Amino acid sequence: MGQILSNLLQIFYTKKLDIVVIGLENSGKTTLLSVLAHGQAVETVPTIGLNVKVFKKGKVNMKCWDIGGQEQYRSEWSRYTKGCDVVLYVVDAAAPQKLPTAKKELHKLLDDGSIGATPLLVLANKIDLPEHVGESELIEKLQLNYVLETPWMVLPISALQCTNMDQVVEWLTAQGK
Ligand SMILES: Nc1nc2c(ncn2[C@@H]2O[C@H](COP(=O)(O)OP(=O)(O)OP(=O)(O)O)[C@@H](O)[C@H]2O)c(=O)[nH]1
Ligand SMILES: [Mg+2]
Repeated sequence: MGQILSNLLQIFYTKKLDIVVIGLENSGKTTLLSVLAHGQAVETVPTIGLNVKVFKKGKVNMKCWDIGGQEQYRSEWSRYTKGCDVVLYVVDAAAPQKLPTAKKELHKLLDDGSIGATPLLVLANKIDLPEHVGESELIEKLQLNYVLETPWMVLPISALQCTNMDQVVEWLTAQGK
């Protein structure tokens, strides 16, 4: 009886979160999810199409769609952002030459309503590399200050070095419902 009650309580108190992870190729999406799910980075290959990863943090079951960032997959991003609970937009903060494209692709989704009021966490990845852009420069380069409908936040991270992963998890678990 105790076990049944405990199982019921578990079901009752477990929340779930559908997470879509997008961003240009090589920005570190698959690495990030490997760290979140398994606690360590693994060697990756460019994602073909998409991968789904499921893991639990605290009381929240997280289902993550890790979508390829190469050009041929970007038109698929909006199909997934439309139905999810949160969007993670991963940017290679150590590749400033890619920021105009990262901005263009993000604003396409913001402008056509594919993200809408869904919470958006912009992850400035690869801050372990010496030449990375800072948070305020990234906000300016991605023109986030003009984004009003979508609640957004920027978090500098290094997926490879597991830097600020606890803050990513904290933000995600706070969004669980
Ligand atoms: N220095 C550094 N390298 C990183 C970091 N995160 C990922 N990388 C490296 O960046 C490369 C690309 O990482 P992936 O996770 O495969 O990138 P992705 O965004 O999934 O790429 P696509 O699947 O092609 O869209 C790999 O060599 C990773 O080891 C980081 O925080 N710092
Ligand atoms: Mg990938």
